[in-house]
Amino acid sequence: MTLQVENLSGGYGQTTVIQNINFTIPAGSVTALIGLNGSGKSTIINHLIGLLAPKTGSVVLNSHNLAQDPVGFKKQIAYVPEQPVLYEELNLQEHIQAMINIYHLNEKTSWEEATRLLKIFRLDDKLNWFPTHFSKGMRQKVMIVMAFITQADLFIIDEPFLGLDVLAVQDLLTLIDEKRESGASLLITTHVMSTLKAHADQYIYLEQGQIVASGAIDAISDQVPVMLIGEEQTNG
Ligand SMILES: Nc1ncnc2c1ncn2[C@@H]1O[C@H](COP(=O)(O)OP(=O)(O)OP(=O)(O)O)[C@@H](O)[C@H]1O
Repeated sequence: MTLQVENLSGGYGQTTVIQNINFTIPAGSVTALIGLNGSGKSTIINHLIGLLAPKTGSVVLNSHNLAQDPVGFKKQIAYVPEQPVLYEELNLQEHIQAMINIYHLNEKTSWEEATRLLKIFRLDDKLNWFPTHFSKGMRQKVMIVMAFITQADLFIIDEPFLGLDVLAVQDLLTLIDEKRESGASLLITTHVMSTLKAHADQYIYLEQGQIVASGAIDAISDQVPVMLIGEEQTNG
């Protein structure tokens, strides 16, 4: 259940954006990927989900190599993008059902879990709502619920805290803890370290597409700009 990223370099077309990226996310742990705008967080994620092909290096999860076995690799991951992607013609219930169908999840237990998560995010009475009626935060919560009902081994979550209110940030942190305790690996990007304090096992700090520091918060905080260490981030 370990994600291993070795010597990963890549980018867009001829342009190399990330270079010599090495890290491991053991099972049952949370890694926070931090860095300023344009430092390469999303580019790393785009390589991990197979949207971009690496120029060098490898990405391996549970012995499934992304380049050699993309289908086997992708079956094990759930991804929550920074910008929610919902189908405007499907209501909330149909979104959950689509997820169950696509991932071949157990119907009964998945709906029980979806109901529990929707209650936590106060969306359980909105099953017949369409995305057009959702606020930005609600859209994000729906994406999180859809990802978290899967039994993925690796959860990749891009900037999950932006747009969530204070209560929802706390709820999401609780759910992140649950996944971590169940043995999943989680990779979460954020601009501010403090939100994940007490929830992340390691931090990876990027500058211009390269890892400048990595490790526990105390070990790297003197190598990271103060504004990234920051205060609790809430953008309700
Ligand atoms: N589609 C693209 N084509 C070419 N270059 C890109 C593309 N997307 C991003 N880049 C470049 O790659 C670099 C890293 O961008 P990336 O989006 O990975 O940063 P980020 O750390 O996720 O930033 P942010 O915090 O703003 O989301 C930037 O220089 C950016 O201009």
